Amino acid sequence: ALELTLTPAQVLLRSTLDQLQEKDTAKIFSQPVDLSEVPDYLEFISEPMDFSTMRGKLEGHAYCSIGDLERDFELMISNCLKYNSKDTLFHKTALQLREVGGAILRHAQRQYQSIG
Ligand SMILES: CC(=O)c1c[nH]c2ccccc12
Repeated sequence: ALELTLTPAQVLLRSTLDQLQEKDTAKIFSQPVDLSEVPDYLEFISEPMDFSTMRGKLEGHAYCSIGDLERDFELMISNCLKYNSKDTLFHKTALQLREVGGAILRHAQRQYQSIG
């Protein structure tokens, strides 16, 4: 049967993802990097990651903790820092999102522990 109930943990995971994505105001992380636009991307990046992929994993119950979500968030950021050189807006945006996202994830972790 279709599962309509969300556990408090799933609600918190989804809310954390929403908060992280909200900070990506330029929406550079919304979708996977378009490999037809960037044909050499996979020469540098072995595991692409983006918010739409993370949302699919979350809805598919692939994340069982804030740490699981944090690992894919960090992967997405580090891919961007690796592919885009320091003097690009993408690189600078990724550094900022890593800072802001870190605070969101620390707060979510505390909440996650409190819901048991
Ligand atoms: C997040 C990221 O690295 C990118 C997001 N959109 C892009 C377009 C060309 C190259 C890289 C990107």
